[in-house]
Amino acid sequence: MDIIFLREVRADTIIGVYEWERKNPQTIEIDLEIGIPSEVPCHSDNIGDTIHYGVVVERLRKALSEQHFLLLEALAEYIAKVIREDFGAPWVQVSVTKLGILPGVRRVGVLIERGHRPR
Ligand SMILES: Nc1nc2c(c(=O)[nH]1)N=C([C@H](O)[C@@H](O)CO)CN2
Repeated sequence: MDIIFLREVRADTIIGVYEWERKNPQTIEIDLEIGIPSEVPCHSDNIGDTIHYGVVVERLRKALSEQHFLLLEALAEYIAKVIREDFGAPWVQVSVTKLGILPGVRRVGVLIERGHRPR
């Protein structure tokens, strides 16, 4: 299976279990690996045959400005659902990272995989 990847996509969203985290959006980083449904775009050279990664970023930034979660796990699950259901990806890996939220820890986050990854 061919994969589109996006690294260190920054997005602003309200996320966290503590009251102080629920007052203002924080910037998170998202890494994505998105399975492409077919090899057609490699031969057709046509953007209409693949998943437009710019559209993915726009869609996620808009959604995360409107949808708020307590846990990174729930946020990652939501992103995976959008990528699979709205963009038709058979498989996705989603990593969501908070930056500098814990003293002495640069990055904390969650990594999930959803769907089937054909060989
Ligand atoms: N497994 C998780 N642990 C924690 C989360 C989370 O989303 N998943 N979140 C928090 C707080 O919101 C944290 O960001 C502030 O310290 C704590 N643990």
